Amino acid sequence: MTTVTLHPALDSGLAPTDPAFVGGTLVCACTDRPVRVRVEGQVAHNHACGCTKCWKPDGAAFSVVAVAPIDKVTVIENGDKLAVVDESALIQRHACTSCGVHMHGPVTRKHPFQGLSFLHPERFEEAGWQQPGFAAFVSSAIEGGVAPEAMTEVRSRLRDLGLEPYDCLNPGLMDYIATWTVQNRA
Ligand SMILES: N[C@@H](CCC(=O)N[C@@H](CS)C(=O)NCC(=O)O)C(=O)O
Ligand SMILES: [Zn+2]
Ligand SMILES: [Zn+2]
Repeated sequence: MTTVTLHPALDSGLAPTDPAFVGGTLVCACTDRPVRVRVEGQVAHNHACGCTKCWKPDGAAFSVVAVAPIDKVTVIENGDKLAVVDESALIQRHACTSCGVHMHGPVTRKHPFQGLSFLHPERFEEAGWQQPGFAAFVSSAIEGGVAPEAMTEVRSRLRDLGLEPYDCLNPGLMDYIATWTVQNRA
């Protein structure tokens, strides 16, 4: 049986969070004119995501994705290379048209996540970003190509890393979304 590659930032253990991390620069994979995005402050809600929409490195079954307030995220170099992957999606994922890395994904629509931008902290040049705390949309990894028979092992490895697997989001975020929904009923 072949072992599923979860993600390079997961497979060999999680790098520690640096409490002194004050932000950094996300860089795409291009050697020529890389896109650079400045993020002020630490990211939040970092997690592994098994969905098919989030950008993953080649061969990885999961993405690593976190959020920061939109106003803390600025494209500082080569933003002309960015294009939105799917204009109809909630998360406006801005991908580098040369290398494919998603560089930021603001949510501007009325939604519990409005005002947040989705980022892939592994693209930070600096170490110390918040380590992932859970795994989301785990069953969706099957849609991304993971064999259904491998899922027991995948969930067990995620748990071994301290990343409780959920098939949507974790209880804290699901409660937050439901609370927002009650408060925003017409
Ligand atoms: N099963 C679907 C799930 C997609 C999904 O709902 N992704 C979540 C986690 S990133 C989401 O919030 N998507 C919003 C969006 O793509 O804008 C897939 O894998 O494509
Ligand atoms: Zn690029
Ligand atoms: Zn996702």
